[in-house]
Amino acid sequence: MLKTPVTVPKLSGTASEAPTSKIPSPTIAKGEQTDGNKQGKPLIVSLENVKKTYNNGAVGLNCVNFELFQGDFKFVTGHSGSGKSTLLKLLYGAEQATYGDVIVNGINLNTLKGNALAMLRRRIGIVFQDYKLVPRRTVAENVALVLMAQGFTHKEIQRRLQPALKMVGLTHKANCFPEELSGGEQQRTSIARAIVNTPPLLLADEPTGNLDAENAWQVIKILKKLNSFGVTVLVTTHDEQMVRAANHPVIHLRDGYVV
Ligand SMILES: Nc1ncnc2c1ncn2[C@@H]1O[C@H](COP(=O)(O)OP(=O)(O)OP(=O)(O)O)[C@@H](O)[C@H]1O
Repeated sequence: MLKTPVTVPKLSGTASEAPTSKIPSPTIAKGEQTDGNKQGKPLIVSLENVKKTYNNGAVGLNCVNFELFQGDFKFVTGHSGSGKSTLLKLLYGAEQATYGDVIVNGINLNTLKGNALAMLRRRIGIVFQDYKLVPRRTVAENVALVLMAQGFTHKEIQRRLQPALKMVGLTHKANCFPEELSGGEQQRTSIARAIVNTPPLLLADEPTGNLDAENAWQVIKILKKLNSFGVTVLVTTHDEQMVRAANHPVIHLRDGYVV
């Protein structure tokens, strides 16, 4: 396989390190702090009477009301087809609600298009079950690409890259390609990519779905640590046992309804 030359900062190889707490705090841009009523915390996400019907008539969500306040960590559970991914897709604008309002950081996504949607997405970190790493880019490059696309300077990229990799315990794998990583390491790379621009909201769609119990728990511990720094976290999962162990509030979906 052709391996593109490294164009992002080379990190000195270090011993494997445990995930650490040194990462810049999430920043909430002015104007994003919307009125909240949960102990005065800003409301980050609000779904009001949301229905999503796909073009083929399939109902993804029905009559969903749901709120996330700054600093919340919530799980979304439910059987296959219950609407978990639909909920997340509505929040990052991959799908639009058929009815009702989806409000993220004070912005109604129903009215958002093009550039404005792209700008909002910069304030949301997204983690997928299948990692979605670029195969011919190293760990460091995969993480840095997000910052490059947003026009960060080389110096700023360097400043942000190292804490993000350290946070997920992958400093020593910075120059490895995805094919050289375990599934857990690939998922931790995708988390580093999601948080490197310190978004205040992190959405994770089945982030542990392809991982064994040990790696799954490592991912949850990283998400918990990010949450302890103030990142608002929403995670979909099938894994009821893990949800119990993680001990955070749960929204349960059945056939598109919150139950
Ligand atoms: N692009 C689409 N076009 C048509 N129907 C869709 C589409 N995406 C999802 N659906 C339907 O919407 C419903 C909810 O799907 P969704 O993917 O949100 O469920 P899920 O709980 O995430 O499932 P899983 O756990 O299997 O990923 C299902 O009936 C599904 O078939």
